Amino acid sequence: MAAPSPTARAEAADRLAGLATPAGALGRLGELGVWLASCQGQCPPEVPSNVRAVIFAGDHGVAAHGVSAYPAAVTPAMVRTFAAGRAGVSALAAANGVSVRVLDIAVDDDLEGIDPEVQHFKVRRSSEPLHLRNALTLAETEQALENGAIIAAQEIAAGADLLISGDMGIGNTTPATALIAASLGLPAAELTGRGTGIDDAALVAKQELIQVALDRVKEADLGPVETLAALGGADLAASTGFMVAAARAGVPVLLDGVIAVACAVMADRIEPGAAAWFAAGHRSTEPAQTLALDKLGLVPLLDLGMRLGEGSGAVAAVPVVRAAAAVLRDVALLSELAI
Ligand SMILES: Cc1cc2ncn([C@H]3O[C@H](COP(=O)(O)O)[C@@H](O)[C@H]3O)c2cc1C
Ligand SMILES: O=C(O)c1cccnc1
Repeated sequence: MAAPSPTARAEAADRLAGLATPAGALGRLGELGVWLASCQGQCPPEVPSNVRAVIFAGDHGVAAHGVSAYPAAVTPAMVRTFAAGRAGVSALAAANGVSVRVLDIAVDDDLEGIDPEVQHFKVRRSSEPLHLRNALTLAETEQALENGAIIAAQEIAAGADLLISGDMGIGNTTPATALIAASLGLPAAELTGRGTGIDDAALVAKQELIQVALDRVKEADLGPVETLAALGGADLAASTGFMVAAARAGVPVLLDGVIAVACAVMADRIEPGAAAWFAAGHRSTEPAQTLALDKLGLVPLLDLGMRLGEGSGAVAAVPVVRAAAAVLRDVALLSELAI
């Protein structure tokens, strides 16, 4: 897989160093502009004008085992809310000129009456409880990965210059944490967070459940696709396939919270080097997200204390990405000044 352009990166780093600002004064905004230039293969970079978010919705068998503060029935209700443009991410996206598309990958409901396009990529109803058995078969995992790749190709064909993967699925912080724990070789106790806001007792039970899932497969020495089958879910596999395909096509991805970052870790395991095409939008309150971002070498642009998912943290960071491009493009060079 091709890396972002080293030539454009070098040119952008030179331009940044030559801007009419004190050296380093643009801080991480400058670095972000350099990254964008390398992804676009041009300096200065263009300001992203066709930012597209896809929400991968799916239920998880673990939701019936006390890991979430909310019932699984919220998932289909929220899918309808995205379709109506009334979710948290919908408002952020409207404010920032980002398109949102919701897709039912594994919702445990037939969503009667919904636009058939929403269900075109459905793999199954819910994924299995990962502490008891594999979340998916390998065939389902491959199908979900392939669906994600097709979805990315559609968004890119529609002109996407920056992609965002959002999530919706009660219980999904559990498989996301399990995927990160398995990939980083860390125990559940170091990674597990409160998700939608579970209390202390439920947090301990969630941690134990994730550890049971990790122990269930620990002897198997699983590759990334097998890990997604064992500990992930169809929605997470589709999001992973989406990110792999974006990286392969050379389209940058802005990451959200623990679910998107878990998928980014899996994408980088499937396609080593994929993470060079990813930037982190927002720091989640979930410990697993911070540990996974450290592993990927990414530092979030925003830290607003959000813990929503839906792609919200990435969508909220879009103005920062646009600003980074504008600064590198529009600021005069020190050499142009009459000093
Ligand atoms: C109304 C509502 C809207 C949401 N939007 C995103 N999530 C987020 O919270 C859930 C993950 O947390 P946990 O693992 O604790 O269930 C997912 O549905 C995720 O998308 C929501 C959750 C709720 C309740
Ligand atoms: O980090 C996240 O993305 C997150 C946290 C809590 C609930 N849903 C998502």
